[in-house]
Amino acid sequence: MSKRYGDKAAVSDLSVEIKPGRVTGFLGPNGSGKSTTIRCVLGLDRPTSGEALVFGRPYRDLAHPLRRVGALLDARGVHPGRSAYRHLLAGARTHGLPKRRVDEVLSIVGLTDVAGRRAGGFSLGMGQRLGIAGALLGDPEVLIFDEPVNGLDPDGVRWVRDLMRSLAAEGRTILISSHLMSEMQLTADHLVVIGRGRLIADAPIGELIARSSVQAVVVRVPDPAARDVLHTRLAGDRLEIRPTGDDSLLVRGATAAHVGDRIHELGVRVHELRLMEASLEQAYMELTAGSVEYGSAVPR
Ligand SMILES: Nc1ncnc2c1ncn2[C@@H]1O[C@H](COP(=O)(O)OP(=O)(O)OP(=O)(O)O)[C@@H](O)[C@H]1O
Repeated sequence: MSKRYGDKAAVSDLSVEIKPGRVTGFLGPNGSGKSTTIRCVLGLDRPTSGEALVFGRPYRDLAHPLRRVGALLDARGVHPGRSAYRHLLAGARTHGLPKRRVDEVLSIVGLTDVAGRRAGGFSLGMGQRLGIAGALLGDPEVLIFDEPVNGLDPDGVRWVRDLMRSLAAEGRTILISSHLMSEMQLTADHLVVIGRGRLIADAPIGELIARSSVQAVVVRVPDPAARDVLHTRLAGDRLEIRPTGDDSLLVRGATAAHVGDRIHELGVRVHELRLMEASLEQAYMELTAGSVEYGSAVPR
């Protein structure tokens, strides 16, 4: 799909399939088109060209949308004077869901004790939990969460992570957008990364991290002469090697197995051989380096 607002292209030729049974992270810099895409999927906006389908059809054509697709977009979209219970009950009634489902979702998100309190008096984290309860109300197969951990304390963040993972394990389709890379690394199985409205990556999280140039094999060789021998041998394999200043070599573009085999071949004494994994944050920064629209002007 593509979506334009006037002459601004918010999303351009984005083609992606979000699969069930896993948590897909939806990432991209500010203004890259994540919310626009999600709004089009939920029928809150229309693509300028192409289509956004759920279960093979536009959201608007679903017979019982809340029972098929649950979404958390903006946790502040709750009437402040209404209690959490009333808010959820209204949603349940509109969609023909039993009252007991309200109690169930309140219990899932841990708001049972405060269900009678005005939602307007809720903390950011409680509001977020209420938003998640609303998304779960219809027990849907597809769940879309925009920044679900926003405002949650570490306990809450962990709870969301466990919830997302267990929902995916039940075979549901989970799409989460977030700017918290460390959390995404722990929660998502698969990532879709966009920049300036275009697809940058659609791959398992491990693959994206492995592609990062930050990833390297570290090998510590105490004897300088042996280190030179190994350096020369690995350089012959067309690998990028950087001595680190202590006793180590940093080898890019090779697996630990490859470096280990060379060590064995040369009979070099080694004190350490390990894979230095890139973080998702490092991999993400590299991926999106050319697509940051609202970057800081101050060089870092
Ligand atoms: N209703 C609108 N009218 C005009 N332009 C819009 C509208 N909605 C979004 N845009 C523009 O489309 C682009 C994509 O915005 P969008 O909100 O989808 O990005 P996002 O990836 O969700 O950003 P963020 O991470 O900041 O939430 C932005 O340049 C934005 O200014």
